[in-house]
Amino acid sequence: MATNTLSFTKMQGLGNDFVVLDGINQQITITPEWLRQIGDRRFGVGFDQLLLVEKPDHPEHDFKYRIFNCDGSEVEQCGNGARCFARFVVDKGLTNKSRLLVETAKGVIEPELGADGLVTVNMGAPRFLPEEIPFIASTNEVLYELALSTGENVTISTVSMGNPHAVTVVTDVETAPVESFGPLIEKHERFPEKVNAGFMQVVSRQEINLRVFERGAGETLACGTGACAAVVAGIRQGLLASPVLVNARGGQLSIAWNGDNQPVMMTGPAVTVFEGMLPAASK
Ligand SMILES: N[C@H](CCC[C@H](N)C(=O)O)C(=O)O
Repeated sequence: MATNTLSFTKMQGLGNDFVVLDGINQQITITPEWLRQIGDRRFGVGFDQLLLVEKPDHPEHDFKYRIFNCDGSEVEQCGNGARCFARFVVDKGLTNKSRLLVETAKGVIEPELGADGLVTVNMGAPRFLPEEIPFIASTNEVLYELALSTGENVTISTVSMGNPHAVTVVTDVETAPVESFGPLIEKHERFPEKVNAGFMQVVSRQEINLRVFERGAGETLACGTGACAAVVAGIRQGLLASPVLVNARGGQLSIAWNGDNQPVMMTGPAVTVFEGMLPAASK
């Protein structure tokens, strides 16, 4: 194999799709331009995020997990990707464990492969302080009013799952202003690192419909950390009770959270679609 090509695996979790690369047995150079080229739906392979497997920094952990959006940005966390990451390292024989300790840019997550083919991930505890999101606010609230450049206001809850989320409650996700308000919230000046914008419809105390306009990727068919953030926001507002079934456009996730500093547990599928080769970034 020419050294200027890389083997990759295409995977998806509820239609949120990924290019997964073994960065332990391959020497991989990542640049924003290369990410955008490979991530392009027409000129490249196409992905919402690229997931990179690396050796951990600390020997008590199993892997390091790096995540890149298709716009070329590196980010702290990806929930659907975490399930696919776990499936990948097991299927590739990079581990003989089924429960893993995986380092991310913001803490250690614990995916576990179930006998039923689903993957459950301890996503860690949510964070709410404005400086932890980060979100510019003078006080720490459950709800904030966000003034959009169009003159409209949206009421949001802010949650960090390692990556930032702004969740707004809507009456019907199908008619929610995802395309119009999504980009305005994503790039709002009160979010210095931008934000993932979630639109949540409460079906019952234990079921929601959810659409997410993702930071650096636009609307995806599902967002794992977005589902975690929406359920946490709904429980904090007294609208939901754990566990919650989350209906994304691409399928269903189960999210559990017992409040306070407890971890958020996410369960859902992880599917391998195909294997391939792609051009390595020029040094
Ligand atoms: N767009 C997100 C990263 C991917 C999250 C999503 N795909 C998930 O499953 O959590 C961000 O910039 O924070």
